[in-house]
Amino acid sequence: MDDRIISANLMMEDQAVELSLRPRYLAEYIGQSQVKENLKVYIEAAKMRKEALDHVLLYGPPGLGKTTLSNIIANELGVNMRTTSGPAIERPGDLAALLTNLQEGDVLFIDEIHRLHRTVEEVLYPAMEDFALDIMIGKGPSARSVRLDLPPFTLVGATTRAGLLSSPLRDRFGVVSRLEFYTVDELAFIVSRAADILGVEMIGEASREIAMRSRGTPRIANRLLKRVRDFAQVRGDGMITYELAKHALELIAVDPMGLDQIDHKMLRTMITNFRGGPVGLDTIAATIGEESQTIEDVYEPYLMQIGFLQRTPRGRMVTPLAYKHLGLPVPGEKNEDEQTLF
Ligand SMILES: Nc1ncnc2c1ncn2[C@@H]1O[C@H](COP(=O)(O)OP(=O)(O)OP(=O)(O)O)[C@@H](O)[C@H]1O
Repeated sequence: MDDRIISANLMMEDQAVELSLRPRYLAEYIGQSQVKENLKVYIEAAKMRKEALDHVLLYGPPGLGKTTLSNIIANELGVNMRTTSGPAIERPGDLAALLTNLQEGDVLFIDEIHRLHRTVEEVLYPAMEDFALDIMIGKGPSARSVRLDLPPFTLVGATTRAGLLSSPLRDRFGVVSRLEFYTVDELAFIVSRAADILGVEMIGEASREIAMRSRGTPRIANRLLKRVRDFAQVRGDGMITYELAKHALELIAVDPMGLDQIDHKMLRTMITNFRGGPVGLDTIAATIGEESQTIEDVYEPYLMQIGFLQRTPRGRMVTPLAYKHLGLPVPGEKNEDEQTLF
């Protein structure tokens, strides 16, 4: 089970708090300015024309706010949102049931849309394009297809793997937006806002200290805040100061760049066993005992974003920046002492 404190995946303990921390309107949604600006225009235009908003595909690493944004889209449009996920829709009939229950203009949110079954996906094509369902009645030579009209709706699809979407499905989304990792400033803002909502007093640079270690991901920022709050209540007077935050985060073993022991293990294994790479993803996964897909979807994007890992056609490579962060000598680079000798 994925129980790392820095995991961007949703955990049971996050759920109740996430609901209260979730921004409800675009104005409260921090960061992702380009995506936000565009959506604002499209939503406004759809409302002016009294039409359903075009289908939206949101992609990017987990925990960046895809579900939140989908909720916001529904709120801004003033419609209801139904939520499901790719693997949860097992048969075409399941999707048909969902679609026929929608009201005009509603948002249907499908998380992990890249995991839709092929047969289900085929039902989705006419639904997205013509707001229609083609239902087969009977079997064999007497089988015939009946077309059922659906109310116009907006499909919001979310995925961590846009590349795995079939092109007929991808082409049916009018709006395709990529969510980016958040900056430290944006995360510090998110942490302060969350602290306000949770009624926790936080002073000085504490929010920044948490933000720095949150891997560009609001879900992790909120989780770290909750853990630091525990320390503040048990070891202090409830107030989160910079010193308390720093101390708590050190005890939680998340380093100043947001790396935990498994990131360290992965980078160090690549350095000691494979001279820093290139090394194949499956080999890394087997050596550290994680699934290749988890490494590829969840952990690697951040390590690449901060320039610690590079993807090459022959495999992954550890960069000089990562060597320096781990306090190891960079291969082929003279260290400071050597340089002063000559
Ligand atoms: N832009 C934002 N501003 C403020 N808080 C945010 C923002 N984005 C996300 N959050 C917070 O982070 C939490 C996680 O976001 P969300 O569940 O939408 O992520 P996600 O990208 O859908 O992840 P997943 O794909 O794993 O479901 C939310 O509960 C919310 O509190």
